[in-house]
Amino acid sequence: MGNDAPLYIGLMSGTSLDGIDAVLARFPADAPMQLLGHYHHPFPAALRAELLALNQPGDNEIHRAALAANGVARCYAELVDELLQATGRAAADIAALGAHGQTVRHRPGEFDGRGYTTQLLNGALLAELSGIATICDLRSRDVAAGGQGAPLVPAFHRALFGRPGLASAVLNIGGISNISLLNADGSTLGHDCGPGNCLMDLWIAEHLGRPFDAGGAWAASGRVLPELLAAMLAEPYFALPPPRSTGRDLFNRAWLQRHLGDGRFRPEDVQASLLELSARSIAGEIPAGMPELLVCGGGALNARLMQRLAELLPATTVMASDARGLPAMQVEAAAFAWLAMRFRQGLTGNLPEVTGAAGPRLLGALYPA
Ligand SMILES: Nc1ncnc2c1ncn2[C@@H]1O[C@H](COP(=O)(O)OP(=O)(O)OP(=O)(O)O)[C@@H](O)[C@H]1O
Ligand SMILES: CC(=O)N[C@H]1[C@@H]2OC[C@@H](O2)[C@@H](O)[C@@H]1O[C@H](C)C(=O)O
Repeated sequence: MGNDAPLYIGLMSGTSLDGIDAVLARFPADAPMQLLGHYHHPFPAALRAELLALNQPGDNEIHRAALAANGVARCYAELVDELLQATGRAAADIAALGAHGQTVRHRPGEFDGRGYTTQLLNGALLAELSGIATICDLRSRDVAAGGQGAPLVPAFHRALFGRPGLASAVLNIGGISNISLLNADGSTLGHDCGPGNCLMDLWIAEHLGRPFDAGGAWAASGRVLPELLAAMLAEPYFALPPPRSTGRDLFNRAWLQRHLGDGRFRPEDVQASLLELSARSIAGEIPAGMPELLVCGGGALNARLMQRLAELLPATTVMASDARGLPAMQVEAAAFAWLAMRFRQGLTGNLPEVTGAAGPRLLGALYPA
């Protein structure tokens, strides 16, 4: 059933900067989503370093950002090519692709009251290289309507995981963590909780030269530092009412340094404290009595973090989204395939009650094939 529904590609490279995920999917009107392929590629080291650098103010930014956006488009196009080859499809078979780009600044509502959010990607170049209609810049319209432009996945989580009359929560733990609350009455809420993996990633890279703390094993070898944890949890962002969203603009090395001061801590104890910060800033956002928490994003593979979430939420069943048929590392890319489908069908993509936008909006800008 639904095998003649149009095919969409979703492309996501998130704030952890671990690389790009691509999925091929279709969304039949009368059947569940079908996932037909998934590919992941890390960014080339030089491009990754430049994208990371562009998260902070620096020299000659316009020129550097334009070239980085070209680089992101080339990487996306290569991944699309591999995905098509692996699944035996041609560009002409694909209705559209939804491409997120790389967030380097996220300042909605600031400065002039509207602010901006910037995802680097040369959409025109991606359309040119892939030969596929490219829908990108998926956050700006929501920001223009007074919203946060993020998180966008709650609408997709509702469509995918929502069950009539049953409440559940869906948690993405990427660089940043964000929660979707699928309420029993059919309403959907959501916001960014705070740092997911981004602080743990930078700390272990600095001390052990590894890109991430596999399974949270290094964190598990340390002891939580109560004063450091309390100071970090006092961050005003955690007390803001929704709508709220954040990014590396706030949770970065400088933020961590402000809390570390000149304290001489064992690095593994800092890592344990950062993991606890992620766990508590998430657990505090789950309403009492929530029966189920489905976890996606790379944090679902952090066994120590998953264990702490389960301990902090004893009344809630905490499990990776794989248990509901969608592998944790594919959910976000699938969301951007879904957003491309929504755009193509002339349907709105945002939830104003999540982002704070003035109303539902068609999200994205189209570069035709
Ligand atoms: N085996 C593992 N153990 C622990 N952590 C892991 C593991 N595998 C991946 N991760 C973490 O997951 C991160 C990648 O997650 P993901 O791809 O969901 O993030 P993202 O999409 O880039 O971020 P965001 O959702 O904020 O945009 C890695 O940087 C790492 O911290
Ligand atoms: C501005 C931006 O890129 N935000 C990301 C980031 O990564 C996680 C969290 O912060 C979330 O708000 C969002 O991504 C997901 C896909 C979203 O929009 O729902």
